[in-house]
Amino acid sequence: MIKVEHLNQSFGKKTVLDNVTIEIHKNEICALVGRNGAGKSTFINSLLGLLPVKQGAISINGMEVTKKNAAWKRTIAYLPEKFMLYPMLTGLENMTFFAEAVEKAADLERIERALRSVSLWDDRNVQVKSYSKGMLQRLGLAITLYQESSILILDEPTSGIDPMGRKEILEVLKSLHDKTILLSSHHLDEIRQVCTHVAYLNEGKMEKFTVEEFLATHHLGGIES
Ligand SMILES: Nc1ncnc2c1ncn2[C@@H]1O[C@H](COP(=O)(O)OP(=O)(O)OP(=O)(O)O)[C@@H](O)[C@H]1O
Repeated sequence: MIKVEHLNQSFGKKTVLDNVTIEIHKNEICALVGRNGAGKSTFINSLLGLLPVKQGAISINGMEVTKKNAAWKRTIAYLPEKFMLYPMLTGLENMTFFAEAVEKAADLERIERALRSVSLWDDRNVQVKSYSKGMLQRLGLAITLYQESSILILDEPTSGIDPMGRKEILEVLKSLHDKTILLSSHHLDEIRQVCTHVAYLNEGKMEKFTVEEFLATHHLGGIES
């Protein structure tokens, strides 16, 4: 579970997050929505411990996000909007490389599980330079899933991907169980298809809705239908 209480973040005189309080629970897929510049990255960076929390508190699975205590880091995985893969390496080699960056030895069973979950097992021995954008994104997702963290933070996971590729990613997200997922999105159709909730950020304030509640209101800033 993600729990944020009275979080304030500002840059100079500009308040970006103003007394934000929200909880995101297990088995929820919560879309993080707001106009460009609303503070979505600031919120995500706060959750990941990349921006120090000076006012307010964040806890991840009951563990406070602080620099001193790093145990919470093992329970949260993050897929940035843009990430680097090695084009000359195969999908499997890329996965192994990233697995070995976090652990001494890559766990081949977990690699297989992650690649199968994104339907890339059959393409594991293909060089990544021949992957489509959708396949690249699914490989990024597999690298994120490898850690088997209970909390996933996904930054615009379908950005720049064609409708078919997007559908495949959404299918992967729908197939995940017992996770707490926060994904930033500008697409109303994908929010409708996979999300249970919406965290709407507007002028520093954050409100949480069920998707149905959100669709019934006029809070459509930062959204494409
Ligand atoms: N390091 C920083 N220094 C100063 N201002 C910043 C910094 N990071 C973000 N900001 C400002 O904070 C506000 C929120 O930025 P943020 O990147 O969190 O928004 P966002 O919702 O993620 O935007 P986008 O949808 O364009 O990615 C913006 O006005 C931005 O210019």
